[in-house]
Amino acid sequence: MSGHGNPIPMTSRKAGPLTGEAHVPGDKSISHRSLLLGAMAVGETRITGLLEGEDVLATAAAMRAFGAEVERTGEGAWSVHGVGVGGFAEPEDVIDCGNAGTGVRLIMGCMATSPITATFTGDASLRSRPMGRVTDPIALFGAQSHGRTGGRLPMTVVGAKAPVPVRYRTPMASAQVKSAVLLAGLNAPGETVVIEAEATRDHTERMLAGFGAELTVEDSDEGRVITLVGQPELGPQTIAVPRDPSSAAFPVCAALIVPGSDVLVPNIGLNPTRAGLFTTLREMGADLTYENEREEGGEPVADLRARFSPDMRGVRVPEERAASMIDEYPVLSVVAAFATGKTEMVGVKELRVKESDRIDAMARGLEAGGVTVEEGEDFMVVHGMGPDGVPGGATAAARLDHRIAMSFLVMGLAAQAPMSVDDGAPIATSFPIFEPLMSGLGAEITRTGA
Ligand SMILES: O=C(O)C1=C[C@@H](OP(=O)(O)O)[C@@H](O)[C@H](O)C1
Ligand SMILES: C=C(OP(=O)(O)O)C(=O)O
Repeated sequence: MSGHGNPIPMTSRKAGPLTGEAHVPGDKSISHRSLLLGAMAVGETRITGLLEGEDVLATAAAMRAFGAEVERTGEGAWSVHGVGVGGFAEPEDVIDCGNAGTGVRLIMGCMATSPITATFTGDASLRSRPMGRVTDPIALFGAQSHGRTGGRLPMTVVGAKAPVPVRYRTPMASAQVKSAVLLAGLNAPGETVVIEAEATRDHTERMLAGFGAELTVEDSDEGRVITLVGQPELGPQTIAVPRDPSSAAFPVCAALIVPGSDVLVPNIGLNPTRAGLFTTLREMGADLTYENEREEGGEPVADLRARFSPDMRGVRVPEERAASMIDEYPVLSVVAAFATGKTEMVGVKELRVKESDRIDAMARGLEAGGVTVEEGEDFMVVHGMGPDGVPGGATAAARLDHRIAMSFLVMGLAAQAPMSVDDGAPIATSFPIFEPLMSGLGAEITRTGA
């Protein structure tokens, strides 16, 4: 798992145009949830297109530890025999979620209302991230938790013996927190209500309804009000995981900044709670089109076509769009460097508690590559240098963060001098085929050093 092995230094450099088709892997958020809900259903859930990245594999292993039968039946094809809501067994050993915030936080929610105890840990990145945002609401159900100072992993969660339902307003825009509360609510008798001021990705709501839970969503003055009736029997499902828009972002953004490029990224899920990056790129003047728009499994899907876009202009990204592109700000900040004028990213303090402090990681790496960046607790401004004005020629620290590593490798494909990252190993958490996929388009990305 990343962070446990040797670092993999990597370098990218300018070569010819990027062309061809980029088949990105399955959606990470939906992959985690497919395994979790499959494990809490009664009977066999079959999943195709599962992302076989380290984050999701850690969740699969965790579901086995809680008593579900989880089996790989082919490439991206998985079968889960669930134990039913409230049927989790107590794991015999520590649950290692690797690098995955989504994994650990959602699993804590799933077990919080069962009378079992589990201890969680992860890699150095995950051990530095705040868990109080989940342990606070699960305490309202009756769960207890004991972690390190600051609510850090390793942490032991003692599930509630007699859970009570909860009404909870999420204090930050976070689909992980919302989902943890809803998943805990599954095994509490009565109605659990979650209120979020701003809409965040809604895969948990869609999937809970798909598995047969009684769930309603209403827009009110307070925001989105989600009401779940506890203790349902979840019926097993057949799930085709759509391809990940957050992974598609990398070949798309690379094509926009590398001269002469024309890349098709087929079958991308364009759920509006995830598609903010593509809206922003189009506002900047990117030649990015949606082809063959359709619906699949209740989600909007399209083929994305991205072509070299030498006339992109900086924009101010509206704060209310942040949740729908939260994982895409690192690669947007790279594209912004190749645009003309300033790109302002505001209302983005959540970026400071991801796999790394992503504002700091991007600002330092961009500056090392010759780009001017302004930053504050809650914002980042990138001063664009035009399509051929970015110097590059630096090594950026990836900080155990896959999105930081991939963003700087995209930057090196169009900068005047190559860009390196000290460690590309974390890329395998979400996008294990990143290198062959990008090479297949014509990108020059190499492993460097010993
Ligand atoms: O629910 C999810 O699947 C995710 C929610 C987001 O995190 P937050 O809930 O912390 O914003 C996102 O950054 C993460 O990659 C996946
Ligand atoms: C923030 C991310 O993931 P997680 O929180 O699951 O570690 C991400 O994939 O960008």
